[in-house]
Amino acid sequence: MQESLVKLTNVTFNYGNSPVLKDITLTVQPGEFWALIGPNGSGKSTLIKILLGLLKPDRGSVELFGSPISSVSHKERIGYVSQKSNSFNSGFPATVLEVVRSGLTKKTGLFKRFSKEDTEAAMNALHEVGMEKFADRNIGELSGGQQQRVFISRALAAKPDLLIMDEPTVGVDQQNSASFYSMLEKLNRDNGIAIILVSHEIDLVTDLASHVACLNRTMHFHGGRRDFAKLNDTDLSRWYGHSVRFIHQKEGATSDD
Ligand SMILES: Nc1ncnc2c1ncn2[C@@H]1O[C@H](COP(=O)(O)OP(=O)(O)OP(=O)(O)O)[C@@H](O)[C@H]1O
Repeated sequence: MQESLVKLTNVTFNYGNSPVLKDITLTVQPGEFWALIGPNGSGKSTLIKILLGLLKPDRGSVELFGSPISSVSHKERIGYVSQKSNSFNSGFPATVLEVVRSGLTKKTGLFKRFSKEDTEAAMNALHEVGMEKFADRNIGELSGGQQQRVFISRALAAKPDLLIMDEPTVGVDQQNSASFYSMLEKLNRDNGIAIILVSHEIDLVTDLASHVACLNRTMHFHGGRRDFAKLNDTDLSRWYGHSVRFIHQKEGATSDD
């Protein structure tokens, strides 16, 4: 049987006495593209931190690559890009290539010199996101959207099986965020990399993803995009706690609140 990349079973988490996540169950298989959506404060980032091993659930189990998270040593199999990556000022003293190569330190160790192969892997990763011509530019001279592509390629350089992104397009304009998402779709389709993407751009991401998880402290829906598209706005608005307007572009259906 195929090894699941992620398997959460009845995960419950509280910050002190404040309950945040209750009975979350979710399985991510190789090659799947999950959109993780939910209103502000619904627990999306907390769930990602649990997946990355930064927080430990109070109850339930977390498995990565078929093993309990505590025993997983191949952390390079997960690439992570946070929403705050794109915040370098223009004087930051590192080139794009150096930033991407630094993504290989999980494999090479912090103080090992980079080899020719490392540079090649970094250039290939830049090529994947259409940024190779910026390799020698200073990272701080790039726009927010371009910097975010560089951070994706930094995560890709180590050839992860799973890419986790927490609102990667915050601060990126609408046009650039649409082309950013197309790039993710291509990476998923052509390279087979599984993706978990947290985003508030619900219409865009639920149309791109193969699967959708709708979180608001509990998991209200998780399943394939087509089943998600069949949900009505009343259900979704109830889960969100306020009215929501969903436009399913690929299905060609629109709905208003
Ligand atoms: N370190 C913390 N200590 C205590 N409470 C926290 C902490 N981090 C988050 N919370 C609370 O946990 C809840 C879930 O927060 P979380 O950041 O996971 O939500 P989110 O869905 O990612 O929100 P957003 O969409 O606004 O980024 C919120 O009520 C938040 O205030």
